[in-house]
Amino acid sequence: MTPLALTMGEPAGIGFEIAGAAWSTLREGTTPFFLIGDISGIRGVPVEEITAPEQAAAAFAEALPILHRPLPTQVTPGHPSQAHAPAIIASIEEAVMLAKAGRAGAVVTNPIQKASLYAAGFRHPGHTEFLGEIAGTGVPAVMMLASPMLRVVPITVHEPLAQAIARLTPELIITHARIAHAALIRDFGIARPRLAIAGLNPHAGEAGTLGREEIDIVAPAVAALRAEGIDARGPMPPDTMFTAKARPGYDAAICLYHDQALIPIKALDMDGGVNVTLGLSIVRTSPDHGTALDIAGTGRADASSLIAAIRLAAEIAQRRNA
Ligand SMILES: NC(=O)C1=CN([C@@H]2O[C@H](COP(=O)(O)OP(=O)(O)OC[C@H]3O[C@@H](n4cnc5c(N)ncnc54)[C@H](O)[C@@H]3O)[C@@H](O)[C@H]2O)C=CC1
Ligand SMILES: NCC(=O)COP(=O)(O)O
Repeated sequence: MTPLALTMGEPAGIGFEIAGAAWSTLREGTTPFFLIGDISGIRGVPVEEITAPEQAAAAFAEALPILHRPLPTQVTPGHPSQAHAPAIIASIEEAVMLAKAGRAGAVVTNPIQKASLYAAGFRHPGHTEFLGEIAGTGVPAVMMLASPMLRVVPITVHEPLAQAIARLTPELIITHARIAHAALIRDFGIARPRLAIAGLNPHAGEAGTLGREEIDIVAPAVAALRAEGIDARGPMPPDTMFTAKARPGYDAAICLYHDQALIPIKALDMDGGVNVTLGLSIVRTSPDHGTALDIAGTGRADASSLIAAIRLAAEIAQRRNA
């Protein structure tokens, strides 16, 4: 299959380590990938410098193929440098450009240190919004975290919680639910997706006595989605919708804010969780974790989530091609 492009991410984080470990695990499989980044960052596994993605498949069984994009200064594990910001961003842009041209089957991103990129002038909250700008399809780029145990879609993401709650509207929920619904059909092969829409307040508002967002915002969104034929249910009480008994009742939980979505999936399956961006013209996945600066360079990084991200990217790309 067309090789996948893996971005460098924050070079002072665990990205290089987990890229090498992922190659060791996946080298005998059918999903070749290549890294876009500084070749000197990879230690402990064989590397092969390639000059074009088309060379990756042949190299992959013996070495991690790398499109070498040198960094301007040395990397100190655990200590991001603003001097690296342009190369980190360029690695994402190049991966997207290759995917759009059909030369990469999908983009898998290594984690970025967001505060470090903001300080260097990056004006997007994260990959999701940046990719929405450079690979969008006219709908918002929507974050989904997916694992075999749970799929969650936060409809507000990287913003202060008070602001996120103030921004909630039926339209925001409807837009995200529609995009999630379409992606569950197209990318996950679920013929008739079932969506569970979370409430905001304790006990989903207890009939309005503990907050009115369920009555004024969530219930009208659920009704509108049902009227257009989408199997949506809710508002679901957030404290019970993620239990083992409740989860088999839906294919994705539409959550109202970042932590409502990410706490359950990371608690249930940090290793198997994958961040997928919905609503793009390309396939993009990422591990569910961040840069883990506290353990960078120690050899303690676990590559499971990156491996799951690579596998899921390949699966979605194959499903789209089919
Ligand atoms: N897709 C992306 O680019 C993402 C980027 N981030 C960014 O990462 C930075 C750090 O975020 P944190 O909240 O500290 O989360 P984090 O996921 O980087 O780390 C949280 C804890 O989990 C551990 N951990 C994370 N991944 C691990 C792995 N693969 N193996 C072993 N231990 C692991 C870390 O050592 C740390 O103790 C922030 O700048 C954040 O914005 C966070 C999530 C996703
Ligand atoms: N907390 C999830 C996260 O930070 C992922 O963000 P993105 O960079 O994939 O948009």
